[in-house]
Amino acid sequence: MHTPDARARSDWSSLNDVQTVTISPLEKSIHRDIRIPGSKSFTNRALIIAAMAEGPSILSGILRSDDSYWCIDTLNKLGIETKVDGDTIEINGCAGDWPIKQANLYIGAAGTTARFLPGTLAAANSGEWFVEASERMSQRPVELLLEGLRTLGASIESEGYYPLKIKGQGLKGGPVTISGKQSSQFISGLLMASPYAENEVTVTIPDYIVQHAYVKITIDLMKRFGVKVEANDELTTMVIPPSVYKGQKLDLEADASTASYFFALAALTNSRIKVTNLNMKTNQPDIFMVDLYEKMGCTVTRGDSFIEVIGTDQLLGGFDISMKEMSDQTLTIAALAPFASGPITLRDVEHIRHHESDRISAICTELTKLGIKVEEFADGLTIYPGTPKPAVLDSYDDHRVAMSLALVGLKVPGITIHDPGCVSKTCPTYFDLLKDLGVSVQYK
Ligand SMILES: O=C(O)C1=C[C@@H](OP(=O)(O)O)[C@@H](O)[C@H](O)C1
Ligand SMILES: C=C(OP(=O)(O)O)C(=O)O
Repeated sequence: MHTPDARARSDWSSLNDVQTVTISPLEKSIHRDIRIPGSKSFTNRALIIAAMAEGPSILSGILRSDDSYWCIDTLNKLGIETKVDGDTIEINGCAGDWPIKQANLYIGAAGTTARFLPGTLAAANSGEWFVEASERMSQRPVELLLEGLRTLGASIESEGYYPLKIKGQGLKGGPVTISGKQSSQFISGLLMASPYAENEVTVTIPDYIVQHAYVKITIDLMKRFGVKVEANDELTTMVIPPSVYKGQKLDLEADASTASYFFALAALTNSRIKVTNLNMKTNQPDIFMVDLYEKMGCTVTRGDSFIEVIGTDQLLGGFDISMKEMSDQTLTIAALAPFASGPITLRDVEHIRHHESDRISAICTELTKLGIKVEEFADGLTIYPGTPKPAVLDSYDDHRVAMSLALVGLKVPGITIHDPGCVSKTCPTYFDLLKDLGVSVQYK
């Protein structure tokens, strides 16, 4: 079993001392309304932009998880004053001039902070920071982002991966071309720093952006903090003139990726789950998982202030789908797929081999342990219908592996998952939320 990276678990994590969790099949279907915790993507973007802004910001509805804990901790170590009260944070922005000019920083396992922070440090006129990340984040790609930032004038030393040594010597700006095929977060990271460059920045994408909706979220949030961004609809050219973020009062959205597991629960167990703090107006791409649940036979109601999914006796399979635009949910569908009426092929997600685990390999290994037939490709997998057998499964220190495999336990007895605490990266309360719905959750 994978050894968890204990350093990356924060004061906001849960279940650190728990070895395994066993989920038992539901005895009867669930009919419930639930509220989902705040969005990781909105939280870490808003935290960093608010810290760079001129004046105070108040953010409510933040996610309290390892990813946001280490982001706030890093901002504090840079001299940013924050006050957290429940899921609200007050942040005193530094207008791009980080008060503490020399520090060793640790950002944990968050791809968001890892890709959004370097440009904001490099854009400062002085300072020198050494930035470390979790073991896994130190294996995940960042080089294309660093090259892009260097083109804009950044001074960043690294051996292609974290740790990084970043010198604040300002950004010149100008044109920069960057591929979007590896991670949309590189583009978001370039954009977030760009208003603080001396000259206008023009970002050009020569290919395509995986999960381009996250770049849209970045642009929208930058605009809400008062800076200008001009972009074409395809997001292949983005122009950012010099400008300064202004502190804001914002209420952040709930996390559509987390919501998807609860809709999946409804789908799989013929239950009804109504999420009362999300609607289809969000730009979070994982919201479109409800379209997929509908395609699999569920009934979906898209309200003005809620989304409801009602499951079915028999999930429909027999399709092939690109998960490029909502690739975090590849594992969720893979966990439901054995229960579907035909094989399901998930493709176009080679980049998820570089997420918190090699997710394609991880899910193929664990489904095989369950006795499910799978075929693995470079960019995806096919899952065949079958009856999962009891098994002790590895979570690879990957929150989405644990959250997805837990769904199998709702239907099959004897599903035990190692290191449930890994859900703390984005949803420390995941198993509590399941328990509150009446699911039997047992820890050892
Ligand atoms: O910008 C963001 O908030 C995110 C972008 C995506 O990353 P990639 O584009 O690297 O796949 C997504 O997987 C991640 O969970 C959140
Ligand atoms: C890929 C993910 O996270 P990140 O890249 O933000 O670490 C995720 O949450 O599935």
